[in-house]
Amino acid sequence: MATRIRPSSKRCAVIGGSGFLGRHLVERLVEKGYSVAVFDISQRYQVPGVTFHQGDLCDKQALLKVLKDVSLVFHCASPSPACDDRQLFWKVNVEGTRTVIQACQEAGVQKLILTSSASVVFEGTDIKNGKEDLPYAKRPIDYYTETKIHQEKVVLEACSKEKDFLTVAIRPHGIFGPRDPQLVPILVDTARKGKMKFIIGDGTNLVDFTYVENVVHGHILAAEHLKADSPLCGKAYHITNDEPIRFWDFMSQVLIGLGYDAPRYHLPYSLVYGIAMLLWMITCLLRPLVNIKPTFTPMRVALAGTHHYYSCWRAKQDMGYQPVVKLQEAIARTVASYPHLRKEELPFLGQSEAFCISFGCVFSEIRVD
Ligand SMILES: NC(=O)C1=CN([C@@H]2O[C@H](COP(=O)(O)OP(=O)(O)OC[C@H]3O[C@@H](n4cnc5c(N)ncnc54)[C@H](OP(=O)(O)O)[C@@H]3O)[C@@H](O)[C@H]2O)C=CC1
Ligand SMILES: CC(C)=CCC[C@@H](C)[C@H]1CC[C@H]2C3=C(CC[C@]12C)[C@@]1(C)CCC(=O)C[C@@H]1CC3
Repeated sequence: MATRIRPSSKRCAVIGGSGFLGRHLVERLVEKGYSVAVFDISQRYQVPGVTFHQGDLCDKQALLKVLKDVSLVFHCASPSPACDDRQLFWKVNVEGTRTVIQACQEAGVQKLILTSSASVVFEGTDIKNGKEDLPYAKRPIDYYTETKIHQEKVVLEACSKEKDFLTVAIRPHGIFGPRDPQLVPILVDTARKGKMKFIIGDGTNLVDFTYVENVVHGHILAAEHLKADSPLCGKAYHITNDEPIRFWDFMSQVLIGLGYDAPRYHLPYSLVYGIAMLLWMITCLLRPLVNIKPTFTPMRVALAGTHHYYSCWRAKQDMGYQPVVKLQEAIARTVASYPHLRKEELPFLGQSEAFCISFGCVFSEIRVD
């Protein structure tokens, strides 16, 4: 019988390696001496020493070609939460993840590290210092979260020492950093539309925002500590910055850093949540006719108006995790990385000219077209 030669433990594949987190992970793996193959539906960059394979993770044959001489796989691909397409989330996050597991097992991959999400336990109500043993959300707040729950279960259940196939799930929360296509761009877009004037609720709700390099560090530690005799097998781990911050302080620091005003006026949480629910139902009803993407979804309002921060004690204990970049440094680096999103300054004007321009802007806002 021919014995399969085990590929080097430093040969890995990153599914979703063209995305925001995936690309940071690839760059760090290369720095650490790993040889990396990227598998993604899109190719957005090139890095010397990294091979790119464009394909859909629902296609097992395409995956098998890439995974055949790899011992370690990171799976951080997902459709964007903003697409709100239930069928696509099921196809990619649940069915596609089953295909990834089958392909890994057939190809003889030994370790699979899934990027899950701390939101798998979030139901839209406060979570303070949540541990990994909180139950999965019974009523997940959106389709994306619903499928992230199923995805995590499928991956953790596949962990088998007998089959020499070990799995672990990393649950990050509120990832931010350079090149993030979501958090800062959505924030700036909302500010530019003049909609960032309001604080939802009393503004004291604490939230985890996690710098992307810390999330990458958590993934690599998990890969390096995942062994048949380690406690990591088949378990989920929160990876955060371990510095919960008021949601609205974080938003304000990023906005002010980029030259925009911080929100000032308070709106009751239940009122905004109710309006977001109503808008969401209307968009669902109208979907066959027109595809509207509201800024204020119930999930976003819940994220903006409740406490949701998590303990990463388990990751500290089992894999020696500690954040490598502190929150204030992370915010400063992130702000500096978006020069193109800075508010454009008015050229130097006399007081009366500046007043006329400001007045004109206010007036144009109340114009009826
Ligand atoms: N960003 C955050 O705050 C958080 C993210 N996560 C999780 O982290 C992971 C990475 O997120 P992030 O980097 O922000 O997301 P991105 O959208 O930036 O990256 C995901 C990548 O996966 C690709 N992809 C989508 N569908 C497929 C498919 N069928 N086959 C192959 N590749 C595919 C995407 O391509 P394309 O862009 O063309 O669709 C994209 O390149 C996700 O699993 C997400 O659920 C968890 C918690 C928080
Ligand atoms: C902590 C965590 C899980 C963050 C996830 C990132 C996004 C969900 C947020 C990034 C920008 C946020 C944002 C809002 C909601 C949550 C985000 C999309 C609002 C739409 C909330 C309501 C407002 O007043 C405007 C906000 C713009 C920015």
